[in-house]
Order: sequence, then C-alpha cells, then structure tokens
Amino acid sequence: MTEDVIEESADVLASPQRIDSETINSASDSGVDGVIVRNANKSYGSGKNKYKVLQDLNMTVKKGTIYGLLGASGCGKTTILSCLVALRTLNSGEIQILGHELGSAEIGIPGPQVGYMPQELALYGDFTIHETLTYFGRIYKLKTKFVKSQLKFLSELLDLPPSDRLIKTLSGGQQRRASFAVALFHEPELLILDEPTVGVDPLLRHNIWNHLVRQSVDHGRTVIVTTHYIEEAKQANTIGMMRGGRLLVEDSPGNLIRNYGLPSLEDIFLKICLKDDGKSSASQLTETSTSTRTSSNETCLAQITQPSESSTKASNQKRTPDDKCHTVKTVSKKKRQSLNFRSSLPSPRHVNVLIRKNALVMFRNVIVFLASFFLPAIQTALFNVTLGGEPTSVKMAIVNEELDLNQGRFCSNNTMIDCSYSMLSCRYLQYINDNIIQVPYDNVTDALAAGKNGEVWGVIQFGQNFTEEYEIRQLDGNSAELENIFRSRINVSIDSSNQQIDAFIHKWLVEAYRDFCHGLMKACGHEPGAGYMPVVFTDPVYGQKDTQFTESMAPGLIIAIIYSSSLIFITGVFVGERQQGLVDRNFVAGVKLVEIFIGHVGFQFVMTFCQTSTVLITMLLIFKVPCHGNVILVFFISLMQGSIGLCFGMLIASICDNINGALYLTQANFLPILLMGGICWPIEGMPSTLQVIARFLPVTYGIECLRSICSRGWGIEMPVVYMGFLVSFAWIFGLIALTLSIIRYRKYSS
Ligand SMILES: Nc1ncnc2c1ncn2[C@@H]1O[C@H](COP(=O)(O)OP(=O)(O)OP(=O)(O)O)[C@@H](O)[C@H]1O
Repeated sequence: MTEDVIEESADVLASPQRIDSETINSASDSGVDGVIVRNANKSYGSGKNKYKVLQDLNMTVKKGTIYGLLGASGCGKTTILSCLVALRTLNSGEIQILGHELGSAEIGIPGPQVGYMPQELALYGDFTIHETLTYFGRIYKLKTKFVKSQLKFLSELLDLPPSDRLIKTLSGGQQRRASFAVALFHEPELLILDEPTVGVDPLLRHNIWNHLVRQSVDHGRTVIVTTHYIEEAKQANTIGMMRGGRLLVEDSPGNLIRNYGLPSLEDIFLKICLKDDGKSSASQLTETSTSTRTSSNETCLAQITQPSESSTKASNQKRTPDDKCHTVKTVSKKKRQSLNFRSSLPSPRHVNVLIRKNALVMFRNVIVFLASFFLPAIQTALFNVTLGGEPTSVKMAIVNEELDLNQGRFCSNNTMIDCSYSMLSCRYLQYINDNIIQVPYDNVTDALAAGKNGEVWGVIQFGQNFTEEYEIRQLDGNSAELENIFRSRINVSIDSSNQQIDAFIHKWLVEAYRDFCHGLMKACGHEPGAGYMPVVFTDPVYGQKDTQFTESMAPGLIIAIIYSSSLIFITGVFVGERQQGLVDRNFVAGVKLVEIFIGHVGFQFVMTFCQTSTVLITMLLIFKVPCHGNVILVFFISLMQGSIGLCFGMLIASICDNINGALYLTQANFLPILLMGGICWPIEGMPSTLQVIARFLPVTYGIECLRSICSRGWGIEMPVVYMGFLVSFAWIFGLIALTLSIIRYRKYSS
C-alpha cells in the first residue's frame, strides 16, 4: 500500500454508503460507540466463482462489553473480524469503531487502539517470546518498563513458557497463548480475538475469560471474540450467532436462555438454525434481526452501567472516552488534512524497528545469512575458476602419409631450425600447441572411425608428397595448379559437437601454421612474415590481444550474480512473511505497508551493498580481472543493478501468494535476463525484434555501462555510461511505484 490506512479513510468518507451523522450521533449519545456494522456485504472471487460470504450483516457491540461471535466453520466470522481490523474491505456496508468510521485517522485502527489475534500464528518463529513482545512494544512505542511488567504479568496469566524460548520451539497451544499475549500486550481499547482459546486447557480458559471480563468491566475495553466452545461464550455480554454470512440473532446470553427456554447456548443455536432452515422469506429474517438488535441494544445499555462505581470512576479518570471522541470529532478540516498527511508518511521509528527485525530474522537463520553473504562471492570465484581456461589433453589423430621408414622418411627433432624442405609435415606438427595430444594413425579411415567413436576430437592428415607439393606451390605462386593446391593442403576434420573445443582446435592449428611459416622463412633467410596471410590484427583499440573469456564475460556475470542474489533473497523473505500472516499482523499493529516495503528493501540493500563489495573484491582483487575504468563507478552501477533486483523481487513477492509461484516467477525473470541481456551472447547477434526487447530488460544498459567502464575505461561523460545509470534509476523508481500500487490494489480488492 502506498499510503496508509488513514489516507484510505478519505475514500471511505466519500462513500455514499457511509452511516449518516444522525446515526452516528444517536449511537454515540446512547452509548453505542463500540463497534457498529451495518448492511455488511462481502464476496470473494470474481465472475462465475464469485460467492457471498457476508450478507447484509448488522452487528452492534457496545463499548466496554464482550461480544461473543458464534457460528459454524466457514460462516464468515474471520471475514468480518478481518474487515473490522481493516485487513479487508467490505463490498458494501459500513463499519464504525469507537464512534468513528473505520479508517479515519482518529481511531488508531489499524494501530495501537486494536489488539488482534488472528487464527494463524502470525509470529516470527525465530524470535523468542521476549523478543516478540519487545518487537511489538517498539512498534507500539511502549516504554521498556511497561514492556517488562506486561511480559511478567502475561506470562503468569497465560502460563507462558520461559521468555527466552524461541516461538518455533513452542507447542501449538503455547504458540497460541504467545499470540494472545501479543494481542493483549499494549492494552488496546478494542480486542479482536479469533478463537483465542483453541488448544487451551479448561483452567487456563477460565483465567483468560476472567481477564477479558476484567478488561471490559474495569477498563471499559471492548472485546469481540469468536469461539468454537459455545458454552464459554456465556461470559460475554452479547452473543451474535452467525450462519451463512448473516447474523441470525444478537442478544445477551441471559435473554437468549430466557426467551428460548433452553438451558444451553448450544441448544439455542441449534434451535435458531432449525428455525432459519424453515424460514423462506427474507422479510421474516429482517424482522427477527431488527427485533433482536433492539433488545440487544437495551441489554448492552443496561450492562454498560453495570461496572462498580469505583471502577467506572477509575476508568473515567484515566481517559473519559466520550470526551476524547468529542474532541477529535471537532478537529478542524485543515488540522485533519495535516494529520492525514503526516500519518501517511512512513514513520522513521517503524522503519528502524522493521530493519532491526529483518536483521535479527536473517542472523537467526545462519545458513541463509551465510548464503546471502558469501554465495555471490563463491559464485564469482567459481566463474573465474571454471570458465575461460583453455582445454587441455585434446586428442587429435595424426595421419601422416609422408612417413615411410623404408625410404628414410621419418620425423626428427631438429627439423625446426634448418631451411631444408624435407618432412615439412613433421615440422608443422612440432609447432602445434601442447594442449593437443597427437595420436598417430595409419590411415584416414581408422582415424575417422576413432573420431566417430569419440576417442579423438579430430583428424589432421598430410598427403604422401606433402613437402614436395608445398614447395612447388610456393615456387609457382599465382600459377599453382589446382591439383597441387589440393595435395599441399593439411586436411583437418574436427568433431564440432562442442563449439568451444572446435574453436580452440581451430585457433591452435592456425597459430601453429603462422609459427611454422614464420620459422621456415626465417631459417631460409627470408622476411619471417612473408609466408603468412596478409590480414594482420594490430594492437586493439580497447582491451588487449587475446582478451580472456572471463574478462569479456565479467561485466555481465557481475551484474547477473548481484541482481539474482538480491532478487531471490528478498522474494523469499517477503512472500514467507505474507504467507505466515506476519504482514497482516504488522499492518493491524499500525505498520504501514510502505514501511514494511522500506524495511525489507532497506535491510536487503545493506546485504546487496555487502554482496556487491564481495563480488567485486573477488573479481577484481582476487582473480585480478582487469578494470581499466573508475572502480567507484563500477561499484555504483553494480549496486544499482542489485537494487533493481531488490525492487523486482518485491514486485514478484507482491504478486505471488506462495513461495512456489514466487520461485517460478524469479526463475522466469532471471533466464531471459541471462540470455537476452548480452551476458551470454552479444545483443547484436539476436534477431532485430529481440534486440528491441533486450533493450527493455533491466540489466541490458547496466551491463553495457559496466563493460564500457571496465574494458574501455570510459567515464560518466560517455553516453553509454550515463545512460546505464539513468536507465537503472528509471527502473528502480518504476518498479517501486508499480510494487506499491500492486500492494495497495491487492489489499483493497481482497
Ligand atoms: N481469501 C479468500 N478467498 C476466497 N475465499 C475465502 C477467503 N477467505 C475465506 N474464504 C472463504 O470464505 C468463507 C468464510 O471464511 P471465514 O474464514 O470467514 O470463516 P469462519 O467462520 O471464520 O470459519 P472458521 O470458524 O473455520 O475459521 C469460507 O468458505 C472460506 O473458504
């Protein structure tokens, strides 16, 4: 979400369906300023798969009371609770909390005014209980002393294990109690608890309910609680019974028992459900709900006067809620706008707490931490060690038909120094690189068969009178006959299944011929270069002759490694948080989604900074890959490309709801970049349409920029270099804007 909830409230205020001020005032005047839900409708899915979960639901919770929401599994309890804490929005209908429309800046929901316990754990498994509460304490801006006393109090109340135990090591029941402690911890005005007593033994359940009653009676706090243990809900002031997204009845337990003449709430619920089954007309339903609502309002009014005089006094002294509401309601429009604007800005304190949290989560996962820190450097080292080296021990079959021992034609070692034109085949073979192992074969047929069997990489063949034919060809020059040209050739046949080896054999044999010519001309007193082809590669414009493969690949590899490391880690972390409900819990605690975004990107940026440093140290200092340009520019363009990876990772994480989908998209994103970004193959070698697409990839300009700095030594004044920086900036800002829009859209369309 780009702006916080408070800003969202502006939309809600403008909604034509908002509760009119008369309703607000009358509700407020009569003391009904806890939670009011009117005509709530909510659907999931779209098109044919769209189905209604809440149907014209009305709910009235008086301030300072406990409201027990009962209903079968899947009837929509969690959905309405998540709407109350602003995790989801209604399709239509109104919600008022503590006298204000949900989302308005004054009520602090999401934020410190609400304590929310979701059904799932939604706690950081690698945190201890103490760290968990301290983390939320910082989010709520609580004093250390208060945090300590609450930790002690809640540990006793909820029978929590020692506070230095990691959440992930607790039993299911203990984890739920720790989650409950987080909801109670900051003593919020409104408690929204989704099945808090699941997995809790009867004695503890009793304590929990006692605590909730004290919270409502002594402190005037409002509690909405769902439970599957119907009978324990008797301790609530009001019970709402839900079925199929509708509230069938809403009344005090006493009234329900009296009116239905049944001893247990379970029997009453059954009876109401049976009655509901029998009803067919919608008007009957409306009638029931209206009458029960009226009686509920009366009961709650009676109950709100129940607290003892002393406790009421105490609570009034503490905060006089109505006064507070009144004061806030009269805030001027200008002040409200400035409040909205200020609240929409990310809070540096929240961002700081989130970054520290992310660091702690990372350090607790030692393997992930080490991997994210050292993996890029290890990949770089691997690249340098494995790539670029020349192949060795490449076997080539030699079929030399010049050899004939009977005629004294054999190879001797001193053929390289004299000018005699004898056994030139042997002379040439001595110039061949040692990387080639020469395996003699008697005839071409056997040699080719060995090549086909994979025993050799190719065949080098000389004709019977190679030396004589070679000499004639030299003497005849331009008038050499075609037959003579054929016989004076060195025939080479290579297994081209491996392009790299093919290219190396090709290069070595051509080099050997150049050296052979050079040696022969020199020995005969001629100009050494006379026998060689006249195309000469003089000093290169940039780089050096025979630029190493690693050197030419390095810019692309540096960026690919930094980009992909940043992308993968941030995607995994953020999707994981979302899947575990941690993002939702933070959001309800008042953390804006933009702060969560900054928290992740901020922390991962530090990691990207370290990764960029280790990759460049490995590449430039350890493996001494030459860099002719400014190293600071090299560092910054690499860091920016890593930042694009971070932002792309956040974009993927904001789209995907599960790790598998995120991994798939990460992979799908990485491969085109590797193939089309000019890392593996020059863009100039691609079809023209692909060249255009390649230019739109996030790394293409960055790689070109880095290559120009490293290999050409260019500075920021060169268009290729500054374009690399500008395009990277544009990608970063574009991705941030897109991600924040998606986060905002996805939340408010859920
Ligand atoms: N995000 C979602 N997308 C689609 N359907 C959903 C979503 N969340 C809930 N539902 C469906 O909406 C219905 C109501 O779900 P909800 O979680 O509100 O029920 P519940 O009363 O809280 O159930 P339980 O008591 O089992 O927790 C269920 O059929 C559920 O499958």
